[in-house]
This record gives sequence, structure tokens and C-alpha cells, in this order.
Amino acid sequence: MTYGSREVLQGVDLDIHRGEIFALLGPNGAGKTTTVEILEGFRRRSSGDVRVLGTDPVRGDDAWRGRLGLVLQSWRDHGRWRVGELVGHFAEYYPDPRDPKELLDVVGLTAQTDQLVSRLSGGQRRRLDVALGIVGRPELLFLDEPTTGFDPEARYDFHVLVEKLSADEGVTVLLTTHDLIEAERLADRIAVLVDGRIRVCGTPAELARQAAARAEVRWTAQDGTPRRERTEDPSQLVWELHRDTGGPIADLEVRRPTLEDTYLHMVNTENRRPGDPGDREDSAA
Ligand SMILES: Nc1ncnc2c1ncn2[C@@H]1O[C@H](COP(=O)(O)OP(=O)(O)OP(=O)(O)O)[C@@H](O)[C@H]1O
Repeated sequence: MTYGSREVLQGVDLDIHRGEIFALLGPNGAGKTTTVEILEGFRRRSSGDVRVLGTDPVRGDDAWRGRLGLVLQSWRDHGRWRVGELVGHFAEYYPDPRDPKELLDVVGLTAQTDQLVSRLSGGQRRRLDVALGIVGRPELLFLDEPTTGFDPEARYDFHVLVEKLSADEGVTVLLTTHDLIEAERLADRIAVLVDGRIRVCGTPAELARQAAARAEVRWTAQDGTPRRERTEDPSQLVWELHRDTGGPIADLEVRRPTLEDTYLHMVNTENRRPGDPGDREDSAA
């Protein structure tokens, strides 16, 4: 994809399997929204091949569009509608919609059914976006930063809902998010896009292995000093500590690399230029 002479996507190559929850991560400006908009048929790619549910999005007709669900980042302006009316109205566009009343219950907006959309809180609007995205029973659901503005309980409810859509209805989900805990919790596979290129793609565990992020072992030494060490083989270190102390290791904690560690490692490696802080450690190694 090029904007003018600027290439913002450079050979993005991925397959997303049916029924899979797939997360696309990457820093601001990496090209996530551009990628998703090409897949949704909102943006015409400069070159390359794309198939979404077997169809080139550029040629997608209404029937194809009806099989997609979109929960977009920017919220549409329907402020003068009442919540229940709006969901009922959207339901009419689809051949086999969900029951609007049940749907409002699922997203936790039953109490707001008769409220004007303009009076909803930010998190409630986002819930409404989600309801509008799934009212048509989509086969493929695009979630663009879906939980921005959700309180922890709403976020938890939303995760349960997405897992249920995937497990019970076989819905394929493409999620873009900056929330790494969300990605780790929901995604079967994750791709990290940096500067328009897929830097890595795999299960969260595969990503951790590829990034060679190391586990951190913490303990309190026999003289009472808190200690921490990063290692690729924590069991070996723990074994040695146990052998050396001849008994239990005080305050032992082994912290596996999280997706956040992995992600930051990838993004920083990709973005680092000669002379940046942090380079010294690498070149000395
Ligand atoms: N219509 C446009 N015209 C020119 N450049 C654009 C246009 N839309 C996006 N870009 C540029 O393309 C690059 C990718 O943008 P994109 O919105 O896809 O990133 P993103 O990964 O979704 O970012 P964010 O996490 O901030 O939402 C950015 O450098 C952006 O400035």
C-alpha cells in the first residue's frame, strides 16, 4: 500500500484461518488500520492479492458485506437515536439478525434501551458499537481497539463474549489492539506489524521463543539481599541456587516473559538505530 510515493505496507503476507481469533499488534502508525481497511473493502490497495471469505474485498457485494461484522475505531454519529431503536434498525439490514433485546442484554445495555445515544458514556457507546458489529451474526468480525474506554468489568464481559462467539458460533475474529493483556488472553495467533511489515507471527508462546525474551528469577540471598537474574534457563538457575543454599530459596519467584516483554523487545529491536541508547549492550554482547 502506498499513499502518494510513501509505502506504508510492504508485502504483508498472512493467512487467517476460519474460527481463529487473530490479533494484529503494532505501534502507532505501523499500518494496522490501513491493513484492516483493505480487508474490509474500505480502502483500495495499491497492489497485491487479498481474499476475505473467498472474495476480493474490492469486488465485495452486499451479500459479502453482510457476512462481515465491523466494530470500528471511530464512532458513527447516531446521537439522536435511542439505543433500542438503533439496534433494531441495524438488525433490519441482515437476513438472520440477533434479537435486539437479547443482544442489548448480552452487551449490558438493557437499562439504556430507551436512552438517547448522545447521552451514553464513552464505554457504553463502545458497547453499542460492539452490539451493532455482531447484530447480523457475522462469520468474520473485525474489532478495531474494541475495549478502549471500557471499565475492567465491561472489558472482562467483552472478552467472555468474544470467546463465546468464537467457541460457540465459529466466528473468525481479527482484532487490532494496543492492549497486550487483551491480545494474550484472546488471540490464538498474533502478528506484530512494525513500519508496514509483519515482524513476527505466531502463537503467544511462539512469539516469546522467537524474541528470545528471557525469564526473570527473583529471590532473597542468604545475607538478606534481594537478587534478580535474567536467564534463558530458569530451571537450571533455580537448581543451582537450591544446591548452593542447601535448602529452600527465600522469596523465590520465576517470571516468564510476558507478551509485553516480547512485544517491546521486537518493536525496540526493529526501531533501534545505531547510536541509540541500548545499542551498547547489544554490541558489547
Ligand atoms: N489517508 C492517508 N494518507 C496518507 N497517509 C496515511 C493515510 N492514512 C494513514 N496514513 C499513514 O499510513 C501509516 C499507517 O497508518 P495506520 O493508520 O494504518 O496505522 P495504525 O497502525 O493503525 O496506527 P494507530 O495505532 O495509531 O491507529 C501512518 O504513517 C499514517 O500516517
